[in-house]
Amino acid sequence: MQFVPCAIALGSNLGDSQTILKSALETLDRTPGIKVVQRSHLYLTKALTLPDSPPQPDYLNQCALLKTTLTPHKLLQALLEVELGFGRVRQQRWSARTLDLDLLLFDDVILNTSDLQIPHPRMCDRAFVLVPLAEIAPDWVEPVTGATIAQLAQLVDRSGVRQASS
Ligand SMILES: Nc1ncnc2c1ncn2[C@@H]1O[C@H](COP(=O)(O)OP(=O)(O)OP(=O)(O)O)[C@@H](O)[C@H]1O
Ligand SMILES: Nc1nc2c(c(=O)[nH]1)N=C(CO)CN2
Repeated sequence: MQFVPCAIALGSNLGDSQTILKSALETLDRTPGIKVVQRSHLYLTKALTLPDSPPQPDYLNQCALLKTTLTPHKLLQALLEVELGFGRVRQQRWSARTLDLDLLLFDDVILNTSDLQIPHPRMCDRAFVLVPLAEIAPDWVEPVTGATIAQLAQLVDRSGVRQASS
């Protein structure tokens, strides 16, 4: 089976986030059918929360390019297993977490199933995704909008996103 390029976002705002993100990528790289090809710098970002929810610690965010022989659903399953392995507890939506792994792009696939949407439906609004992703995949065309990641990254407010010393 052929390797297909894909992009993921990593986020953490509980625990030793820097170690968690590094270890999560190492775990993914050891997973059969997944290879980590490139990783962005780490970014400290203001937490996006639901209205009226208590304040949360800043996130550490990163994006990575993978190549995989897995199907999109099998890859999602692998990402969810790695999240669980790093102590992710599912509470209310957008609550603080040790590790969040989102599947952003899978080649030029557009997929809308009940448990998996590709491209990730909220990626184009999120500076904490687009800024790190533009660093490693500026020319990748987001297939729903037809815009490149570099173009999309120009459209978002990046005031809450700053590169972390790594
Ligand atoms: N592209 C995708 N990447 C990751 N999960 C997805 C995707 N599309 C759909 N999902 C579904 O979303 C579910 C909930 O994901 P999760 O709890 O990580 O959401 P969240 O990180 O709190 O919020 P958001 O999706 O806005 O980032 C997953 O179990 C998965 O089935
Ligand atoms: N800054 C930041 N805020 C968030 C993030 C994230 O990764 N970074 N993830 C969320 C749910 O996926 C909700 N809010």
